[in-house]
Amino acid sequence: MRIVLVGPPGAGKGTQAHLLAKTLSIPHISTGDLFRANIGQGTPLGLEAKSYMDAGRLVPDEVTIGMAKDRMLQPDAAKGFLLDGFPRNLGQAKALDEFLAEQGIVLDGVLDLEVPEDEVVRRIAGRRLCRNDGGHVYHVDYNPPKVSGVCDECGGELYQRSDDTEEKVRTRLEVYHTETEPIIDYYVQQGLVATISALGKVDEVTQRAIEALKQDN
Ligand SMILES: Nc1ncnc2c1ncn2[C@@H]1O[C@H](COP(=O)(O)OP(=O)(O)O)[C@@H](O)[C@H]1O
Repeated sequence: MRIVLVGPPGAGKGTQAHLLAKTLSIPHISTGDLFRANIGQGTPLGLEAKSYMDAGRLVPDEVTIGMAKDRMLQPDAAKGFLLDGFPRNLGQAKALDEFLAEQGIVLDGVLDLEVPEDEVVRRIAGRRLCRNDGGHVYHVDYNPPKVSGVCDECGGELYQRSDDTEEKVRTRLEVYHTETEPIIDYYVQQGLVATISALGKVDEVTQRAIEALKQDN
């Protein structure tokens, strides 16, 4: 299966993508995680991405599209993948379509996670992430937010993403509305979109997502 996950920052894309990818046995490809890994390793790509990410802006397409394609060409993605955070504007969506056509493959569905804006700001400004799970970010602690302290799930160290402040969340939301939302219409025209509510417990949302993907196919 080849799926794209869209939704505003704070919709829970990363959490849901991780769970869905496990259920569907396909790799979870997150451009945000790939950028953060590059920043962590101090690569030139990471250095270039960092200033955009810290400002809550999109990393330029030239950098992002190449990185996403390289990842989709890895052997573990040959039978499918779940894209989280890519594509994020129309240029990327068109580049993805060209790439898929070149490879002779198609998207099976686009899952759109809906969440009200005030909930997004509340979730993100209060989110603390866990460093465990191989450097990936899976355990989120919203309430009460602790900057220090440990993850309730595994005891791992908690931290706050540098772009998770209220001011930067507002910029990211603006970027989402102007640049990313148009790709939903683009995919609606291809008959690919299933919209679900991202409110409620994590596993309730995952169940909704699985049902929506079943009906899509
Ligand atoms: N496809 C992309 N195109 C451009 N920039 C991206 C892309 N994916 C991630 N980024 C950069 O990484 C940041 C964090 O993205 P992500 O981890 O998906 O978090 P969120 O969905 O919570 O904003 C974005 O604000 C942006 O700067």
